[in-house]
Amino acid sequence: MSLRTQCACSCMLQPYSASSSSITLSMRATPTHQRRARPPPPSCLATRHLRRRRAPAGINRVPNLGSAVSTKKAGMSKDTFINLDVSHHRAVAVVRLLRIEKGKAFVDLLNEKANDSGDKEIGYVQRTLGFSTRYLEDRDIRLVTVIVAGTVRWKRYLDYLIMSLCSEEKVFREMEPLLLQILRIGFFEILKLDVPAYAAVDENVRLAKVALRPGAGNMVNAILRKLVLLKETDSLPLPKIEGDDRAQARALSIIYSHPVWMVRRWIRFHGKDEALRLMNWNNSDPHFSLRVNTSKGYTRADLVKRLESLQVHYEESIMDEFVRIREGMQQVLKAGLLKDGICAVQDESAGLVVSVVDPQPGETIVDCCAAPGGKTLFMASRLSGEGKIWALDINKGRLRILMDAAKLHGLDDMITDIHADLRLYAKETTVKYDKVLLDAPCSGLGVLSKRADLRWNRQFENLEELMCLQDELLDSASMLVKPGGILIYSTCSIDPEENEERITAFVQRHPEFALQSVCGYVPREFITDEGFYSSNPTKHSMDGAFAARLVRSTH
Ligand SMILES: C[S@@+](CC[C@H](N)C(=O)[O-])C[C@H]1O[C@@H](n2cnc3c(N)ncnc32)[C@H](O)[C@@H]1O
Repeated sequence: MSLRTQCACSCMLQPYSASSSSITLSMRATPTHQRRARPPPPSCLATRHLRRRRAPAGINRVPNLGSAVSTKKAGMSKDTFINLDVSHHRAVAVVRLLRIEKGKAFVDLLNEKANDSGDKEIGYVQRTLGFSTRYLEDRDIRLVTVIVAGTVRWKRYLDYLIMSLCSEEKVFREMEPLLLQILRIGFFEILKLDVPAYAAVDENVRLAKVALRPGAGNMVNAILRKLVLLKETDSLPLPKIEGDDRAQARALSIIYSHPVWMVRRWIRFHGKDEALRLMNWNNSDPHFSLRVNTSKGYTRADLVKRLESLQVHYEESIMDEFVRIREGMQQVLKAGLLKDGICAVQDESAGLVVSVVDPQPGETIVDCCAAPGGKTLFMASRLSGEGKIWALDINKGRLRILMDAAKLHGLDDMITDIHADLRLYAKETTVKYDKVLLDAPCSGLGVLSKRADLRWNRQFENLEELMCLQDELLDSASMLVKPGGILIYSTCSIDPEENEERITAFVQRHPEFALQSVCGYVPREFITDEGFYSSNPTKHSMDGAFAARLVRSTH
């Protein structure tokens, strides 16, 4: 958006501040006849009824619309009130954060405007907060993504500081959810985004006033100002790393904003230095990788050409079909590169699992936990039109996504879906396959940089349950391997108990299977001493993943 521009509601906007797309309307700036020239979009008009709407759970009261702009002045219909006095990206971000906290949304780091959920989000903001926002600009969408992902990642650290700055702990414990989210956003902007203090304070105070009440704005003002002062004098309160292991892990869990059990586990398995590196990696902004769809005849050079024409910076990858991008996903989405099946978003760590499978033309392969299908499609494209893949998954909706993607990539002829629980399917079928891939459900501890909310959704108990399931699924998958065939077990975890230990236990239960080194299938730096494939975020700058190749005896 240009610095001085016209919003969809025909009102002249003041310039953006460097750090914020917050807008304050200057009604004086545009003569009435000009403002009348363009009708408001439906989203604005649709707010007419909102003032009488009841606030949903989590929002304490109907918002104060005192600062709303009467659109009568702007040439709109009489009763329409549009609040254009808060920054849109913060309004959308705060609602998304509330929804994430209630488990009703995910932190989607890939921008969603392309599939219309950007518009849905705005509708939700309007219904929830009771004020209208215009359609989000690309820049706003990027800010929503940055703020939501960052605020979720740094939640523990931010809450520690917010609690320290409240007059008493009780004030923090009993804080209404919306107010807490606004404070988290303000703290994140000031501490991690380096948004100028005056802008972050002003904008979040305004948001609290509009979305809650003037008193809430005063409280946000007082706490954020305290924070600014502490930051300027370099005296932010932080826990000391001292005491026994547990106490140290607790302090680190606040400073690096991770659950205590994860910190303790990583220190135990990887040592303190590596644990700190891992947490730093998880807190950094992720890059994304794109895999070109060779099955439609595209090459990496074609993809690179398209990225160059979109002015999206890329880095080449160790894998022939991949490129990496740090920014520019919106341009990629808008240009239709995904929608047209030219490429797919896939991390190279997942691509290397396919290299471990090493699909060969003519083979029959069953992908036992296939959905949403990233590996299925890549395997199918490597079959060069000869061979067949069966994509099995317990989740029907995710299987549908897989088959839609297969159609988009021109691979549906080569893929057959099976909607089943692998444990039942393996007992019932007599069919055996050349290769069986079990990409098992796992903790996802290798992908925490891309899934900002995942660290808070995982408990230690989940790990124990997952390991039981992984053993059961391994036993079932092994029944589908033909004599002399190959079983590949993979996860997107870096946890030895979900990886190496599952394979050690499996080989003890199944002497008919022998471990085969992945040597020759993936580059040397990804091969462990035992012959497993392992990608490590801090070492390889990609997601963490694991795979083992097991060969079944011929009799
Ligand atoms: C890690 S995801 C698979 C990701 C997929 N391989 C890809 O690359 O896009 C694990 C999948 O296992 C499926 N799953 C979990 N339990 C299952 C079971 N008992 N039988 C079949 N599929 C199962 C889940 O529905 C989920 O889609």
